[in-house]
Amino acid sequence: MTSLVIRQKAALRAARRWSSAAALLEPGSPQAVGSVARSYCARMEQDRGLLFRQLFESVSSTYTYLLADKESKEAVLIDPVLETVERDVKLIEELGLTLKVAVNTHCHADHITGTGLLKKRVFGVKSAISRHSGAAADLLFSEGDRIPFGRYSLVVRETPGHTDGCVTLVTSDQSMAFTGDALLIRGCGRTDFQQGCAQRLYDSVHQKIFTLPGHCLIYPAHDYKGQTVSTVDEEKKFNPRLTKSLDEFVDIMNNLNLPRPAKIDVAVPANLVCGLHDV
Ligand SMILES: N[C@@H](CCC(=O)N[C@@H](CSS)C(=O)NCC(=O)O)C(=O)O
Repeated sequence: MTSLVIRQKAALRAARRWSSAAALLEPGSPQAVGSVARSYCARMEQDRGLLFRQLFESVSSTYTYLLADKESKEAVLIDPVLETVERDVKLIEELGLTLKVAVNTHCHADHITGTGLLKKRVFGVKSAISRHSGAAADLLFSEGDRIPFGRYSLVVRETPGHTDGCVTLVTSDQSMAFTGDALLIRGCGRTDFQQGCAQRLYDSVHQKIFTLPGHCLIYPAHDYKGQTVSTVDEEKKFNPRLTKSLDEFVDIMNNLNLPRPAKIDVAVPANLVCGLHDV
């Protein structure tokens, strides 16, 4: 009898914890920001109504991200690649989604964006990029702007340094951050071409990404080693470049000696008219 009462009390406590966490995570709820239940809120959000897919293009090692509101079916696509547009369109159609916006986290130098072809393939889709990128698009955003899709939205944080127009897109509950080439898993974007500036990148990551909650999931635009996801806490502890002092970071970045991206001369001009170039 006593053990039954103990079990009932434990179940009641668990139910209370669950319902208060769930209440904090209501889509659009202001309390979602600062929630104590953040360590599993990304997974819970997905169970409760956020559809999320991480897609990979193997030639440029680029990740494209599809996010959608399962209820309204409105979707956004982050960093689509020209060569994988048909894959993305097929998935969007199969899932019955309405693609509202195709966003670039910056003007890419290594591949041609898929936004131009997507605008031709999917009726009504708008291209979007930072107004500091120098690129043309239907929507030009800046710090603090929101990209809504159904009950959800992505909030723009400007994170220049790899290029002037680099942004990190953060879900409104701050459980997921799409960092483009600003922060890669255990790395970061190079700073030796376009408007690259190591000091600016260091400040961007420390001020705009490392200030997010520790368990915020980091989803970069590229990975060259098969890594798929990290967290703010992990990168603050283990990123071999960004855990260093500013001077050490600048020295590392000035001595990467990476080869030029093979497609840079074609990709940058095409991406500067993102969403409009002939493909
Ligand atoms: N080999 C690739 C280009 C690889 C590269 O330079 N990646 C960029 C992001 S795409 S511009 C980068 O910043 N890398 C950082 C690093 O530390 O690797 C090609 O030819 O396209």
